[in-house]
Amino acid sequence: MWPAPYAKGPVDATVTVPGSKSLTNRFLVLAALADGPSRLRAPLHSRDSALMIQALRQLGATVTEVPGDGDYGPDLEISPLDPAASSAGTAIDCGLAGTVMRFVPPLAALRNGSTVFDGDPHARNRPMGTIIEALIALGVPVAAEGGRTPSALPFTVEGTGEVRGGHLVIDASASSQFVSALLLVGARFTEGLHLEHVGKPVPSLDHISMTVAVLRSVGVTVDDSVPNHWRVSPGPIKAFDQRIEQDLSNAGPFLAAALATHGTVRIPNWPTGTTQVGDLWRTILAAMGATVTLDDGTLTVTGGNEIKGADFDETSELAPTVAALCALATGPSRLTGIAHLRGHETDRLAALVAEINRLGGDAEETADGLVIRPATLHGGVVHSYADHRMATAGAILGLAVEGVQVEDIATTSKTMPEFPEMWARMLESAGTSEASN
Ligand SMILES: O=C(O)C1=C[C@@H](OP(=O)(O)O)[C@@H](O)[C@H](O)C1
Ligand SMILES: C=C(OP(=O)(O)O)C(=O)O
Repeated sequence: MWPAPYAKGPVDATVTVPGSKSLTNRFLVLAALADGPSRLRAPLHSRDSALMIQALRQLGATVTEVPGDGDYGPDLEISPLDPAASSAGTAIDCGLAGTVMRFVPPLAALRNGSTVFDGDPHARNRPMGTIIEALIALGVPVAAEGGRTPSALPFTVEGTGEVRGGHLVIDASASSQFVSALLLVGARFTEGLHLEHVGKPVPSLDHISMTVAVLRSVGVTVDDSVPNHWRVSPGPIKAFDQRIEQDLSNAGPFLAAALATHGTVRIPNWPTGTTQVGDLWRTILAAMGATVTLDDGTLTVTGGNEIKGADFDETSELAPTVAALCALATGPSRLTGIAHLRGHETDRLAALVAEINRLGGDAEETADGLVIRPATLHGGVVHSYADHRMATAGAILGLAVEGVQVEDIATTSKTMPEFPEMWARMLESAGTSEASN
């Protein structure tokens, strides 16, 4: 149990955040497939990036830590794997990392040898069928125990050393990561890849834009001009030297603290022209009554006298942080376009409703999101369900509600192991008291 600090006054803090999970793990995959050694500057060091690094090492890449200039750990040098080299079978732990369980199986398909994939207990509930069916359609055997075709972890990919590629139709309505996973390796398929999505809309489209941008930055030709079609030309992935932007989604809880305490939080080095979904904080927080400015690369958010309720569509991985603020708002809010959050680290819609209501809140699930109405909250335990963003949502609620305790704050190590210390440092300006029961 972590006694969430209750803010006695407004925060006034400047915060820098560790590197982006989504960018770090994309560039790690590309470095493993590149035509020479690459370098990642200021990458994320967390459970999800460690799992990705370990997976790439097991597939034959070399990843070495070298001194860097980031605030949060060393840089990384990566020598690519040799797909043609035949190697012994290996078993990869995906933890609870969507980027590892979706991005690495197509990479294992390119290698000569068999690779077993498994993860945390809850990882076995996360949607995986689309990536499994895609690999089978590409001619790569994927099997579960007893030879049956799996629809989830665990399973074994029998890599053949090369994949022909070509036209592939998938249903990516459960996760954008199915699209990103196949695009990331598509240039290394003999005929490239023409990926087509058929089904309900693909969620988290910003993350696909990020994948396309990242691929183009390493010399891969991607045509995404037709909705639901992506064409990746076959060709080399250029080795690179890349600085990783800070994680704007993980900036969210700190920026939310400005609203929850009616204070000010500044984040320097806010990237310009980013593909990170977290850039949406600028509009989301303004809609909730904050004053938001971006001057000389520093984002400054100052909370108003009240948090305004508002309606938001497609907030993707930002939704738990948004929901925590909505629970503190003076008017009703509606979050739509996030049905697929039921397949995230936990069923986030159910978890948010249960935990907000446990504190006396008024939240309700809809078919594709949440309705959250104003209520007077009281202290209590916020369960985290092994979900880093549920834990940080609990921390946000605890700023404004005395007596909140968050169960398993250490689960923030998925993408931000430094969270408890960073939170305490941010709050030094505000004065705090801790929940005692
Ligand atoms: O590709 C990525 O890095 C991610 C894509 C999104 O997944 P979904 O499309 O499953 O929401 C996002 O929620 C996740 O946190 C990271
Ligand atoms: C959905 C998330 O993670 P993952 O990359 O494991 O899908 C998330 O970080 O909010």
